[in-house]
Amino acid sequence: MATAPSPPLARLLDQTADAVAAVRSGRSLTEVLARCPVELKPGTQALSFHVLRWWGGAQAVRALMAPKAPPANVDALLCSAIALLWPGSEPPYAEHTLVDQAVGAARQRTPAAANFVNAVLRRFVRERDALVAAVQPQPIAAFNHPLWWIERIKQDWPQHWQALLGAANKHPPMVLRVNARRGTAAAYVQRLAAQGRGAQAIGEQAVLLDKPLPVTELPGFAEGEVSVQDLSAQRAGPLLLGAGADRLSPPGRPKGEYLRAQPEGVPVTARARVLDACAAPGGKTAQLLELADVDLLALDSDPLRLTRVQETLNRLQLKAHLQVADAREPARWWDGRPFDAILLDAPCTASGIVRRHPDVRWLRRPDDVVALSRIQAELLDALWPLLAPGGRLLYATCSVFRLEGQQQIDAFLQRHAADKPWLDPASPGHLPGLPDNAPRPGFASETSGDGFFYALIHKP
Ligand SMILES: C[S@@+](CC[C@H](N)C(=O)[O-])C[C@H]1O[C@@H](n2cnc3c(N)ncnc32)[C@H](O)[C@@H]1O
Repeated sequence: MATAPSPPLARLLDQTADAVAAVRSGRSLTEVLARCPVELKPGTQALSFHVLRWWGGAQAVRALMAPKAPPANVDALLCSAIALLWPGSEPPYAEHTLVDQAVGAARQRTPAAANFVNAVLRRFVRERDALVAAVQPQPIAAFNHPLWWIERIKQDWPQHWQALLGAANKHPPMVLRVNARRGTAAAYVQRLAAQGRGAQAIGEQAVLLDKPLPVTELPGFAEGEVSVQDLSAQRAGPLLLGAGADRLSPPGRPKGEYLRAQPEGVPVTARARVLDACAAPGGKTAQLLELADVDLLALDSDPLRLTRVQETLNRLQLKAHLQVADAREPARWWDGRPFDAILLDAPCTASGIVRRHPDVRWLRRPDDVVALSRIQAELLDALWPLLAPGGRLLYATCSVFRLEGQQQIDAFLQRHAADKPWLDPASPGHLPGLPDNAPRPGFASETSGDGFFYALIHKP
């Protein structure tokens, strides 16, 4: 079969510059890419991801070389090209090709700017090391995150802030979750090996691929045998259900640690009533249903996102009750029967998954952290009374900010002290996305799970 010719690089650069400019004006990259012409989408996505990871440095260098900023559409193109030429960033194209094509794209956009773009880019290539060194004292250039974000990470992680910011700029690994009803990670690794693909089993259900690949090429994906889900996200199901909590525990860890990883109390039994309060797009809903025959209600306030939960369940041949609702208003949706277990995978800044969504750091504003932490507290307060005595609530966020993690839970435990809620010692707490959080000692830090926070709270 003949393969389609690749689109010209100048067109991809043009799309990338527009995509990055849209992110800077407050639109998410996912939304922007959804409107990208289909033949340009994969290339634009790859280049935009790269550019957003090096955007802080690129802007600082452009400001150094050309203190008077060119018109916004030229600036977006110029800074995108600088980011793609950044040293040590594994440039996706040879530098002369990039410069020529960026100048071609500039000529199409604003003919008068082509000479300027040409001069700036050629000087950057010539004096690259000196120019890059000159902007390193600026934190935004050195760490490629907004200053407020750097300050917050520094305050929350005084020992590890640099490693955390560095890890956020790395490429994430692709991790699969094998459907526990249909197979094991070890067996799936063998199937991949038969196709010549390298992968490693992590525990019973997780598979770490040596190289990412499109889901359409994963054996059994369409048939529901496997899903894509990060290692940290895969901890939700075993933690909440309390059974098989060892499935994802790394082998080779000391026995005591292994046992402590088991949540306390009675495991959630078949037909238990479980609420997944913020369910879409359904990764954790599906995992819960793969692990146990529970009676699950999946809520989400976003009707469009909830349709994705149904699509996922259809593919995996699983069943749940789905309802569009604001989980903070149980009077509108709750039938009055208490839940045995509640998963609250709350809306958050997504500061733990920046390596998968490099636009997030540039989209968020400092006020968002406070606003989202308020919503998380409202959700916790609204859902706690719905939990049966002896029940358990798992609070999760894909954030590394303490305000959305440990501080949120400390405040919750104080507010509800009269009910004597207790934090399970098996609660992982913050999983900061560092080498410690890699699947096994000795694994490269790039294989670590996303930044997450989990607290498992019991109701006496
Ligand atoms: C972090 S995502 C959940 C991810 C999901 N648990 C998974 O594993 O695929 C948070 C979800 O909460 C939903 N949400 C936000 N505020 C909500 C609310 N007040 N009530 C219910 N859902 C809400 C969002 O629409 C979003 O889909």
